[in-house]
Amino acid sequence: SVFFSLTIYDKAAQSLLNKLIRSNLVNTTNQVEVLQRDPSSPLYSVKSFEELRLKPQLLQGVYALGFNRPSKIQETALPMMLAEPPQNLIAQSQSGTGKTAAFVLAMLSHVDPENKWPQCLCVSPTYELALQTGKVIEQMGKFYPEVQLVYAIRGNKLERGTKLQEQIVIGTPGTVLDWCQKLKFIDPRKIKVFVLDEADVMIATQGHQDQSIRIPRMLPKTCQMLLFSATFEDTVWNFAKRIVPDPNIIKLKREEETLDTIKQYYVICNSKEEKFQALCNIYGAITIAQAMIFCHTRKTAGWLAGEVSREGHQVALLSGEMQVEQRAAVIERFRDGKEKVLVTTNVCARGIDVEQVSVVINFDLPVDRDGNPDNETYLHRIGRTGRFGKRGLAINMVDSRFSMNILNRIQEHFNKKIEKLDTDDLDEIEKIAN
Ligand SMILES: Nc1ncnc2c1ncn2[C@@H]1O[C@H](COP(=O)(O)OP(=O)(O)OP(=O)(O)O)[C@@H](O)[C@H]1O
Repeated sequence: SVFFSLTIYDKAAQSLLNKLIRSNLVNTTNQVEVLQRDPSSPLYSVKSFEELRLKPQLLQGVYALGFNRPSKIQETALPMMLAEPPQNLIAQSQSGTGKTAAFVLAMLSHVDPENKWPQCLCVSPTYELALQTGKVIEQMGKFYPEVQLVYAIRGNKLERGTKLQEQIVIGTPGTVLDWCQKLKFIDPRKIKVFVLDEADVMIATQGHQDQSIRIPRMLPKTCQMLLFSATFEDTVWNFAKRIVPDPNIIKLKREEETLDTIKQYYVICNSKEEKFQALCNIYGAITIAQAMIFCHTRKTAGWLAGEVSREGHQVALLSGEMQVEQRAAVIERFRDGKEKVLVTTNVCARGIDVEQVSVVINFDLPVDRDGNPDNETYLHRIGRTGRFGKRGLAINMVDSRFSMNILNRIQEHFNKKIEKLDTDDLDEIEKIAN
């Protein structure tokens, strides 16, 4: 249905965007939670890639990528995945914590380059995400050219009767299923490692979910099953258990965001023009390194970006009709400081992290579809994790009784006072910067 395809598009696009704009590993101080299938077996964790006894060609690939040491999740996930006999794993951690790199290394370690047939199968929810993972395989396997990769994605048409020689197959569930079952390009009984990536995105469409469950049924009992997800609701968990028998489980909690280090203000205005004027007054009074401004609609965002630009500020606009790559390019430029103001809509920026922003302006307050305060979005927009606990400033524009009511409810929800700010009083604005 339209609803589901929108959901998957949204989630998959978000995930791809985060991958494209990420220049660093997301670090977290949270401990990994490990649930072992056999609690009596010792739990290994490694602090260096050498300890893993990787093939020299792979270690070279790892270092060429600039990885010095395993990430938090890799410390425990890699020894489990590389153990003999191989163990099954369900792993959950937020995007950017090193899951892809981990399972790519596991796949590359388990293939026998002498054998010219598919041995590892990896499924991703979309064409673009499959290509992205493929790139990581190619980079990490750069010094291991005997191992070859093929994409099982729509558009990649092979002749009937083809028997694939590549050791690794990466693709989307529908095509992978066809290649195993109908077209028989792959002999599923010879697969040693099966990876299901982005399980939470995958289950957003029923079709994908069904296909993803049918693939593992064709694989041998001895095949290593690995499943990854950025989030872990019950639906993901139930799906994961149907795919991965006797799993080890690794979870890495996301760091909690708080409003503790944020100064919050609101400004009363009567129209969008007045809100824009208030914004100009704030810019006139304090130095703002970089700001993100959130609007409710694309139309307002477009209008505001035009006005801000006329004031002589370099402004970036992130809008819903843009292609994912275009959006990534905008965020990348902003992240690199090429623009100082980013105007965006709520929907567009959901789930995207730009850490260095010190000022957030809610040109419109976040509300959900029913017109209730969207507290979660509010927190995510302006909140900070303990570790990035730099002080921040949030300014909310109120332009009606309705939005005043939303503001009051947000205030009550977090039990944190939002102070009133008079933007006609320069001295008062200057004070908030200190
Ligand atoms: N051990 C490491 N040391 C340094 N950088 C790493 C390490 N592992 C991964 N990275 C880099 O960190 C970024 C995130 O890693 P990766 O894509 O594997 O995370 P992920 O959890 O799979 O996130 P996503 O779900 O968004 O893909 C990538 O740019 C990757 O190259």
